[in-house]
Amino acid sequence: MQQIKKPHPAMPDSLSDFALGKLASLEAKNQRRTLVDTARSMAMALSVDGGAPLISFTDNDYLGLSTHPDVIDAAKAAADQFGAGAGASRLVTGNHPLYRKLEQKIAALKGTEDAAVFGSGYLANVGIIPTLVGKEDLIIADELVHTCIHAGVQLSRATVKFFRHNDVGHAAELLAEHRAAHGRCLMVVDGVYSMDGDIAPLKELGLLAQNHDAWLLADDAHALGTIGGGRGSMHATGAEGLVPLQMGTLSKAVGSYGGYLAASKPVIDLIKTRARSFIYTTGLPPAAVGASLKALELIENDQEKVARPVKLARTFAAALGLPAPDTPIVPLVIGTEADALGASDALATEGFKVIAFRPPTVPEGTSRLRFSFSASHRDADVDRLIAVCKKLGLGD
Ligand SMILES: Cc1ncc(COP(=O)(O)O)c(C=O)c1O
Repeated sequence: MQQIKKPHPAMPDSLSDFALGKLASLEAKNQRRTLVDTARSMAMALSVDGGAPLISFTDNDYLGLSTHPDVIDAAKAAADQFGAGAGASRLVTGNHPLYRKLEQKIAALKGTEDAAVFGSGYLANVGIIPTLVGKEDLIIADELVHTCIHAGVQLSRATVKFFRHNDVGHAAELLAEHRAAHGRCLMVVDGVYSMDGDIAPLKELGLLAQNHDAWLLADDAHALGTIGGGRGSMHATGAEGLVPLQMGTLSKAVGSYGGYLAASKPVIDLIKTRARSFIYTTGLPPAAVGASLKALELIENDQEKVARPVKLARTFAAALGLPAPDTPIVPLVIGTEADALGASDALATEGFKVIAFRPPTVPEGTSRLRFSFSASHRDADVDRLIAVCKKLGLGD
């Protein structure tokens, strides 16, 4: 019989000591994060750690499609037909036939020649950016772009200059100063900023980019399915033809999982040939692709549903004296981490889940509640949220 080896004798554990020290310093700043079990069900109700159901005003399921029966059925049918997993990278044997249909649907919705579907939005950005620019090139980016854009920028090794949030004049100054010294140039923004809920001025930025032979990439993670009749930020801002790179995710309004780039055919062909996070990773499970396909069909065909999240966000903001939002996201900046956590806890006591976002997700001193609205919220849910916020002294 084989002898079972004893575990190694205890060693000085500098690794765990490092982790403990780091966690303690984050804890002291109220910046430690913890995972809780969250069981989501229909109509934005969720249970945290098995507790009483809360109404969620915090997730990105803007249309409630993650629990839509037709979307769930489509996921089941895809799994039945093609299996639970893709089995390999798309360039090996993981490219099940639903991918092609999904890419065609995304390209049609976005008004582009073609599209590439990635494993996630994060993977899309870390793949697209280094494929298009390198060491000799320039990236001009909004200072508030999502963290996965920062990761893509770093991987590209291009020179990067950040402009003040949504400040087209500052972007122009940076281009005037730096563009000539570099080969290719990428301008990168979020179509909708997830922590502030505002929209990038894509028309102005697109024209500026064109004048400097720069390529504009808009991350539409929070824009697909929510603005521009569901087609995203380029259509919402009248910037058709000015955004050659429309990137986004299938995990928010689409209610499934995956990321995409919609662009011209040559660009998509290049991405599929060169983007490392497209090539060297397993394809999405067929269920996720099947669910996305069905969800996009629902988005195309139900404009009332698409318009509802912004409508509810506006009702809420007006009642609390907050600026009128153009997206389903309403930020309420509180200030310190502790105060934001306290406000989030107070809302939970009243039956609402609204996460407190803290640094480094948002800038220091701007910890906030981020309210996100979904087509699945009932009018009565929003009315009660308004009443509770007023009672707690939030807003106004
Ligand atoms: C603006 C933005 N871009 C990209 C992502 C990443 O997308 P995914 O969740 O599909 O990785 C997110 C959120 O997760 C996001 O908010």
